[in-house]
Amino acid sequence: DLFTAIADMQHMLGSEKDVTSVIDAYIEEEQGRLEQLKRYAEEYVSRNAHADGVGPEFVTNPINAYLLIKRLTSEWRQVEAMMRDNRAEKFIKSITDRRIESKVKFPGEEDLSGAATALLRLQDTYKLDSYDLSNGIILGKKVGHKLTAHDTFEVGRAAYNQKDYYHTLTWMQVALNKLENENPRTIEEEEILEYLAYALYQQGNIRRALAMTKKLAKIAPNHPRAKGNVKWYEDMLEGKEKEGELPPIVNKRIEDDGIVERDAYEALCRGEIPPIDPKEEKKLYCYLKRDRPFLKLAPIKVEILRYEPLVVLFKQIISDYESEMVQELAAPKLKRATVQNAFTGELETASYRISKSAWLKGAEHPVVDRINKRVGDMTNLNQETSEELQVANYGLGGHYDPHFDFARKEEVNAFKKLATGNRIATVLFYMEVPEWGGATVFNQLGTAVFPSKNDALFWYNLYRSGEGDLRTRHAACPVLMGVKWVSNKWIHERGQEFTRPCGLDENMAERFVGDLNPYEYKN
Ligand SMILES: O=C(O)CCC(=O)C(=O)O
Ligand SMILES: [Fe+2]
Repeated sequence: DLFTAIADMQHMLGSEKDVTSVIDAYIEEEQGRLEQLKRYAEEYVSRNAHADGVGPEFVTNPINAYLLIKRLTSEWRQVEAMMRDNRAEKFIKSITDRRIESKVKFPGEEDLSGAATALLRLQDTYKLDSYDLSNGIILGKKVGHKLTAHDTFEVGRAAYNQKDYYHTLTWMQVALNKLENENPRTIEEEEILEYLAYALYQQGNIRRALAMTKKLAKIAPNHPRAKGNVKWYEDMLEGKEKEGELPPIVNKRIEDDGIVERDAYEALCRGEIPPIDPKEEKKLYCYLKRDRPFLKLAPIKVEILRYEPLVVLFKQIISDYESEMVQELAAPKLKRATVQNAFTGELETASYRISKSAWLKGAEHPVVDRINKRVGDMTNLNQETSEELQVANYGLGGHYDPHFDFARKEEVNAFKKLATGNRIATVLFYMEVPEWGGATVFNQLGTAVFPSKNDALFWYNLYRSGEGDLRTRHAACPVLMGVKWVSNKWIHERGQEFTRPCGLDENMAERFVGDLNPYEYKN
C-alpha cells in the first residue's frame, strides 16, 4: 500500500503525468481514425446525393449498379473494420507495461479506502466540518480542491464498508447536498439515497430510513431493492408510531473502538492542553548538559518539559544534513509499520498505526553511527543494548494510537529474542515536522509535544525498579498537513546497572537526565 507513508505517495505523482501523456497520445490516434471515418461518411453522402438526383434510373446503368453494390459490401466491410479498430487496448497495455518497467507503485482499492478513512480520522480528531472538508477547506483555510458529489459519496462508502454508519450518514448527506447544485451530475441520486437510508436505520431512525427509501422507490421505480426495503422497514415499524413528524436525525459517533481515553487524547492532539499547576510550571527550566567529556566542548541544550515522569526535549540535537541523510537512507527500505500482538507476540499491521518504517544500522553510514553515539551523550545510558535506529514516515492521516513503548508483564514474548530486557527509555528525534497535527501526546499526563525540527524527545519508560511506568502511555496524533519523519532509539535495561541504579527508593524519579541520586520533591 501507498497511503501508509507520504514518502511513497510522492512517487505516485509521476504516474499521474504518465497517464496524461498516454491519454493525449490515444486521443490523437483516435482523432485520426475518426476523421477518416468522417471522410467515408461524407463520400457516402455526396454519392447518395448524386444517385438521388438521377432517380430510379440510376441503377439501370451497370457501372452505377456495380459501384452501389461495392459500396454496400466490400467498402462497408472496410468501414466496419475501421469502426472496430479502437486502439484503447494498445494504450492501456502501454500504461501497464510502463508502470511495471518503472516500478512505480500504483494505488489500489486499499489505498482509496485508506485515504478516505484518513479523512474521517482527521475529521474526528481535529473536529473538522464535513462541508468545509468537502470544499477543500481545513481549519478555515482553503488548502485543496472541492470534492464532487461522487468524491464525497466515495468517502461515505468507505465508512459504510467499515460499518461506520455515523460517518456514512454524515458524508452521504453532504453528497446529496452537493448533487443538488451539480450540472452535469457526477452520481445518481438513487445511489446515495440507498446508503443514506441504511445509515439512518443503523443510527436508530427507522422512520426516516423508510421515508428515504420511499423517495428512492418513487424516483427509481425499477430499483432492484427499493420496494423490498420499503417493506422491510415497514415490517420493522409494525405496531409502532408511524404518524406525525419524522423524528429528528441524531447522528452519534460510535465510541466503542477500544480506546478509553479517546476524548482526552483527541483534545490533546488539538492542543487543548489542561492547565499546569503554576507551582509545577515554575520548576521547569532549560539547561546546558555538560556532564560527559565530549560535552565540555559542545554542551547539549535540554528543556525539561515535565517531571514524574521526567520528559525532556533535546534542542537542535541533529543537523539538517544528518536528518536528510537518515531520511534518504531509510526511504528505499520503508515497510508498513507493525505492532506486536500482545498474546501471540507476532507482528501484524493495524489501522491504529499508519506509518512505514525502516531500521538503520550504525555501520550503514557515518551519520547513523554518529547519531547512535550521540544518544549515549544525551542520555548517559549504555548504548550496547539499544535497538537499531528506527526511522518512520507517517502516511495520510498517519498516527499511532495510545500505547506503551515497553512490554507489559502479559507480553511475555516481547523482546525475548533480544535478551536485553525491557525498553528502559525512548529517544524520539523529529526529523521532518508536519505543518499541522502530528503531536506526540502523553494522554494520561496531559502533556502534548508539537514536533520541532531537529529536536529529540526523551523519557524513561520504566521506574528504576524495572517496573513499567503506566503514566508513559503516549500516542502520535494524526498528521493533518505536511510530512512527519521521526527516528526512535529504544534503550534497553541490560547494561544500565550503573547508569541508572535502583538506589534506595526504586520508584524515585529523576530531576534531570542522568540523575544518579534522585530524591523526592518536598515543597
Ligand atoms: O511519532 C511520534 O510522535 C511517536 C511515535 C511513537 O510513539 C512510537 O513510534 O513508538
Ligand atoms: Fe511510542
